[in-house]
Amino acid sequence: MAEVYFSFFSLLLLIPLSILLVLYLIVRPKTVRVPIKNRHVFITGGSSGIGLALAHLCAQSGADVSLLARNPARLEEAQKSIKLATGRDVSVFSADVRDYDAVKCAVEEAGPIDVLVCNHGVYVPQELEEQELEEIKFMIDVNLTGTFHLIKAALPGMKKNRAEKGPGSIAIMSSQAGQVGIYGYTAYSASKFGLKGLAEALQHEVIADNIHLSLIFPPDTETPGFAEENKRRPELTSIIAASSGAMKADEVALKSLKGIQSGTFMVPCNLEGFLLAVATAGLSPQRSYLYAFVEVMTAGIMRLAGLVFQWNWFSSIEKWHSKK
Ligand SMILES: NC(=O)C1=CN([C@@H]2O[C@H](COP(=O)(O)OP(=O)(O)OC[C@H]3O[C@@H](n4cnc5c(N)ncnc54)[C@H](OP(=O)(O)O)[C@@H]3O)[C@@H](O)[C@H]2O)C=CC1
Ligand SMILES: CCCCCCCCCCCCCCCC(=O)[C@@H](N)CO
Repeated sequence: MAEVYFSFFSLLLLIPLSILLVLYLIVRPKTVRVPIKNRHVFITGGSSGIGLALAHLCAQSGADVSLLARNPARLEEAQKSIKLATGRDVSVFSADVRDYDAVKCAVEEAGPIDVLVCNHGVYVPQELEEQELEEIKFMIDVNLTGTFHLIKAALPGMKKNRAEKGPGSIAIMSSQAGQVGIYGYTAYSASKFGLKGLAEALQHEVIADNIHLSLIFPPDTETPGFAEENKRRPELTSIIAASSGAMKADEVALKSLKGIQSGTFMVPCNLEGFLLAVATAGLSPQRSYLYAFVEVMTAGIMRLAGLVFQWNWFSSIEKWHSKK
């Protein structure tokens, strides 16, 4: 009898242990450290919110920082605040990411980039039926096509002498609305989901060049852009987004920097974000065999948790309609 118990429990242990061992051997790409100190970090949307907070952190860590955004006055203000806080000079470039020639010009002037952070983004929530086509295209053009422009322009310089310079990074600011579709975000979610396809495919293409992708997924974050968004956000959008709480721009910037430095592909920012990342892991690359282990072992239960969230969201939608 005792022997039966023994073999039962050792089998119970053996299965996860062998899964762990297999994952240890097979997860790709391999882990990497992306240094920040004395390296050229180029941040779009670096004049406000999350991008500005990240620019401060990178400058503090000894990086040569370049910022790109449209409004020159806000860029200058960012430049001054970073100089004041860290003593470091930051280069600024005024360009619209929708204008490929302007982006190319700025990127060439800035010089070869080690860490490219595509953080620029616009979000105007509204039901698809109400929203003007122009606004829908605006979000796709800035968030998705703008990111293509940036990467196309920066990649040749990033690849040059990469072997001597060590690992490089392309980080893309998505959103939790880029992991799950949410009421009021049809265009925004589409633009952010698009970035995931871009990042997964691009990681295959640039791994041999020692360039590493990070996709960052913040929840609602207190920024000037978010304050604007709140003026016209549909009530249901706020109700559903509240499932993940809100963060400060500094906190999101810190998570982003850590994710970039550790070459993490999917970078969550809070606990709900971690659960979302596990639930939506799908066929995304995973460098950490430990996280891979969590993904494999909890896949079923995470699907159940996801369905519970959907049940809750559809109940809110139903309640909201019956109240009207
Ligand atoms: N705040 C939030 O709740 C969340 C934000 N995110 C994402 O994080 C990123 C940053 O958001 P946040 O800090 O809130 O944004 P802000 O609105 O505070 O800042 C946006 C930045 O992007 C720049 N930008 C906007 N449009 C363009 C353009 N066409 N060309 C060049 N630069 C542009 C802005 O400068 P200028 O206007 O001068 O061009 C500004 O520097 C976005 O991608 C957003 O989608 C993700 C999840 C949550
Ligand atoms: C199975 C586990 C599930 C875990 C919980 C899921 C919670 C999802 C909430 C999504 C919130 C999306 C906010 C988008 C913020 C944003 O991007 C705007 N502020 C505009 O930028």
